[in-house]
Amino acid sequence: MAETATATGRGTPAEPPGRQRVESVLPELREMWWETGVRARATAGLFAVFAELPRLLRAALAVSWRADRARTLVVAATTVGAGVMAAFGLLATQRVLVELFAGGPTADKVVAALPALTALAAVTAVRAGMATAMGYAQNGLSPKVDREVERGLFEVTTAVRLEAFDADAFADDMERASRGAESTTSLVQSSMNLLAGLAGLLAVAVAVVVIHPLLLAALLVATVPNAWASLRAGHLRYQTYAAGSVRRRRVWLLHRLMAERESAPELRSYGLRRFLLDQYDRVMSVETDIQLAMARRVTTTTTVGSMIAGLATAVVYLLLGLLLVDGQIPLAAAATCVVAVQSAQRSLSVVTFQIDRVYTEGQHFSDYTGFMTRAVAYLPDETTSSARDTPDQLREVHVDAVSLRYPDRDSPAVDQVTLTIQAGQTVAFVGENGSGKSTLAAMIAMLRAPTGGTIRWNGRPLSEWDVDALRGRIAVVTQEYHKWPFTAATNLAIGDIAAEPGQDRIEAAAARAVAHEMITELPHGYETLLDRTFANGQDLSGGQWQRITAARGFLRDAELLIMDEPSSALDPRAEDALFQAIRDRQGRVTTILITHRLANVRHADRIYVLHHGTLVEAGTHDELTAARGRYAELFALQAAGYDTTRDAATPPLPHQATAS
Ligand SMILES: Nc1ncnc2c1ncn2[C@@H]1O[C@H](COP(=O)(O)OP(=O)(O)OP(=O)(O)O)[C@@H](O)[C@H]1O
Repeated sequence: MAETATATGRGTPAEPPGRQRVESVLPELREMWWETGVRARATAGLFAVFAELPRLLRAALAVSWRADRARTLVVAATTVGAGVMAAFGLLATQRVLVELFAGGPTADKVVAALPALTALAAVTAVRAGMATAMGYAQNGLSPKVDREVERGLFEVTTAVRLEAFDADAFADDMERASRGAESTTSLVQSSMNLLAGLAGLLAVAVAVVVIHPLLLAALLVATVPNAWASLRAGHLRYQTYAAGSVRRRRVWLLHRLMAERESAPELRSYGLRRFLLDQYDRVMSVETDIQLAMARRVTTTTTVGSMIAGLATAVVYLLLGLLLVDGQIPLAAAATCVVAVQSAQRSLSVVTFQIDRVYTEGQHFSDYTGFMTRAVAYLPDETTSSARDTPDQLREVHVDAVSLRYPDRDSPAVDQVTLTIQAGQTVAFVGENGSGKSTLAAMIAMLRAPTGGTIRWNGRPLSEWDVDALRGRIAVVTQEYHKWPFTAATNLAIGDIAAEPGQDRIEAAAARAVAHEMITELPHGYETLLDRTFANGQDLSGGQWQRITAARGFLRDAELLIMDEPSSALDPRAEDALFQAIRDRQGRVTTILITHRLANVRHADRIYVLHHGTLVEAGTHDELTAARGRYAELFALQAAGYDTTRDAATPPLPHQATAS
């Protein structure tokens, strides 16, 4: 195990000297969730594996049963049937041999053996038919199991509250669960193959005991050491794989750095090629030594395993010889035992291989089931929708002493903020980076739940309204918009997906966000796919994407539109047009605007200034400028950037002057 410990990179003193050098440049990466099963099998002893098998088999059968009862029954019936047929086959073989080894003319012996031969042929045919039925049922089962498990996962991942994604452990958990969902089909198939292998072994054992109880000893000698050797070799193979884990993760990282689009420009402009190739050589030289050491161990074990298997077979033949000479068993029984041993060894190799697979895939499946259990804590209150009142048209949003503290953060992102927004107003949240503007807007948009205080829609807490209906009245353009891999038209249409907006509405919304012309200039206009992973897919510039996102927000024509930094990447003309479109809404519908371009908030009905999560100023542009506080300072700073007469020695700005 020394190699394994070293390979996982935990920095044991026995590490090769090159390793520390490698780590000093390429830090240790997190353990990858897709290797959970392999790592578990590399560390688990045989006892631990066997102890867990019954639970995993039960879980696999339960999933299979939920996915498709009929097919599960077919697989179960054919598994048992194939086992029974295997036992009958051996008994028929023995009958044939008894007849053939009897005294008398050969023709008579063949005639006497005919019924048993016919039975053997029938049994073989039925067995083959059962194997076909089993394969058919299993193949049909896999997509159903996949769907059952994956659908369940997506139901949860799309429903959990947004704060779930803030918990580092949750994101990790979810990645593991995805791998677990993929593993479920393999787990189910391996479990069924394992049960079929065990049924085959049991059948041989039963047949052998029926023929002669003493032959069971021969069978055990032939199989038990073999099974041990194969499981041990399997264990070592997993250890070898786990030993390569650090290398694989580092090579994966280096692959991303050297062969992907995002890093390509900087790699070239900073001349990082030699540096990264050198990293690759270092990783490979250190890890290859570890791999070679493991390969030596595996070869030794498999050689010892083969020797044990050969020795066991020799012991079986010796035992059979002794029993024959001693007159304990007839010749036909001894010959059948040879056939039985071969059959048992075939089943055994299936069983040992499948045990490892069930165990490793089962670990991933446990990640999936664990996630599904833990995720329940993040699901919204079930009484959300239909049981609650449908909200009426917005008259007022009241934020009452609202706070939010992110997990693992000492201070709240929003701290006791109170404000009121009247319908038709355009209000602006301004403040420095990290002052809590987006967090406050996310709470009003019901993307996050406050950890203190209450937000009211028309006088009643948000929690008392039907959440889906309320969300339908709000449109949010977030700062961290997503580039949906759809056409330009669909990228806009998802702003009001329930209404399936027509082309006219889509184009009108695009025009308001200065996106229409830009879209029509794309190779396929509104039908252009905005993702380069598609054939003929296109990528857009940051500003072009921002126009699309703003258009998406306009499309819904919601009573409350929240625009979080909608213009950070826009050129001056587009920015001016966008804010003109926002001003056109003023008095008619309500807008919350978050922007650092303070010239654009001058027309807002009310400006709220946040600082370290608290509301420090509120008023119109003129009121706040006259107050010469934080807003006035920020505004003056920005305005000074456009003042060509100002040089470095400009006198202090209003807020600094007040403070001094
Ligand atoms: N998901 C999160 N998990 C933990 N902390 C967060 C998270 N999102 C934001 N924060 C923290 O909360 C505080 C407020 O962030 P927020 O994004 O609301 O600020 P902002 O005023 O919108 O900033 P900016 O102007 O940079 O967009 C910051 O200190 C930020 O680091």
